[in-house]
Amino acid sequence: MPNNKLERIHSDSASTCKLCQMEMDSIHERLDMKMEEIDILDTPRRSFSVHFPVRMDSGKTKMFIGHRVQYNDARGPTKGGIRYHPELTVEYLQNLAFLMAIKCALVEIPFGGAKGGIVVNTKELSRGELERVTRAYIREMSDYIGPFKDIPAPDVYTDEQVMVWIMDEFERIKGEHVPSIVTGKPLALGGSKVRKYSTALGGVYILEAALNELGITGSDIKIAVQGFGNVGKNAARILHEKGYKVCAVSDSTSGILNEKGLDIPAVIEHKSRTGHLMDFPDAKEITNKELITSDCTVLIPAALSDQIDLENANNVKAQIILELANAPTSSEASQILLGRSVLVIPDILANAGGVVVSYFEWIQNLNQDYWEEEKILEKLRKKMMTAFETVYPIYCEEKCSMRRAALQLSIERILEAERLRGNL
Ligand SMILES: NC(=O)C1=CN([C@@H]2O[C@H](COP(=O)(O)OP(=O)(O)OC[C@H]3O[C@@H](n4cnc5c(N)ncnc54)[C@H](O)[C@@H]3O)[C@@H](O)[C@H]2O)C=CC1
Ligand SMILES: O=C(O)CCC(=O)C(=O)O
Repeated sequence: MPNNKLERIHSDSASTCKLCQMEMDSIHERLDMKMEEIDILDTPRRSFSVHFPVRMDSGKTKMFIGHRVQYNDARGPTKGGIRYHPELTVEYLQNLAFLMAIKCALVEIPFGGAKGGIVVNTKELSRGELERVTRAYIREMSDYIGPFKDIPAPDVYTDEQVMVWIMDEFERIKGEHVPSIVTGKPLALGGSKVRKYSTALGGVYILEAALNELGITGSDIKIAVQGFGNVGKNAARILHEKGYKVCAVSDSTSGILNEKGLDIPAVIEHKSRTGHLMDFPDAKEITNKELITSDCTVLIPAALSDQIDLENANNVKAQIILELANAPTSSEASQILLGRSVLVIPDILANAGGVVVSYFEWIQNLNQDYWEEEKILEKLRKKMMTAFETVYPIYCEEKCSMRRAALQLSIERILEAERLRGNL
């Protein structure tokens, strides 16, 4: 193992978020972190993969691979989404699980970080196959998850129905009702009001605070949203309802643009009727790449990682990037954007509204006491604004990226928990 701090950080054995490597390097120096502190943050506590057979509709059996990474649990049980994607790897999930630990610390909820999923293209599965794959994965995982161990939630290509299958399979195995095993459930089965749109709404609270700080006002604010799933669609809807001009949106196949602003309810209706954004009347078709560099005030990546990179960072026209996706901006692109004074509101702050309301759902399940929408909205706003108001002054005073300011704050909190436990 290399003995120099930076060498160690850049070596293959270091797993701490390669997604924000440059910020991490500067935090190690800024906090004058000891090697043992770097090591504890660099190391996922548990990372595992399971292989399991599933009977397909054809009658043939197919093997699937599922993963789960429980990155750090110093502050509480690990928490994080389940993603179904054909290119999922343990290494990548380690990065996302690290971000979950950081995110939970940032908004001060008593969880560590996890992330998991199955290597699968859901578009190639029937509904029955999707259910059998999910249930088989949970059978393999049931000893390692639990309301006080590790609590899954939705992520890319998983939804409320998948969460119900996770809960139901876990309850069958345990022989009792355990709604707090998973969050993001439908209301009828212990879900929380607001959770469906909480990631988007939390991001909108933060965006409005940032617009206010930067003195950007008026009806000319143009917004582009990449991704039209749970997060992107709700962000576009909420912003449209608030009177902002949402000029461009996209999904995995294509995008649409109207510089005067899209009629978002009509776009939502079109997408749910046709299954795509293409052929929406009164809009020009654009690619996902064109959306990133389109003429807008606020760019909202709400799909996958690494959409803003070395190639396009110099051509981004937005003044603010609100990262509702996890890790949509590469580390190198973040530096370019910082140099160009584009405000990047990092994922760990911008999209934390999802896990905040997941935390509220978990509390409601444990207490069997369900809250009204107003109470949840108020508590969500408070959590998001407290985080923004703590991060923003550090960002201004230290003239660093907002990501570095947020990471620094969370790392101090995680290390304090490790210290109190006697691990440091
Ligand atoms: N669901 C949640 O509560 C949270 C989600 N996130 C993050 O938000 C992002 C989106 O998640 P969800 O909306 O839940 O997923 P989703 O599965 O509901 O939607 C994903 C969307 O991305 C689009 N997409 C897929 N590949 C794409 C590509 N190559 N280019 C452009 N668009 C593409 C899909 O067409 C779909 O519209 C992910 O990065 C996720 O990790 C973060 C925090 C919480
Ligand atoms: O709601 C949760 O528990 C986790 C959501 C998630 O996976 C994320 O914030 O990236």
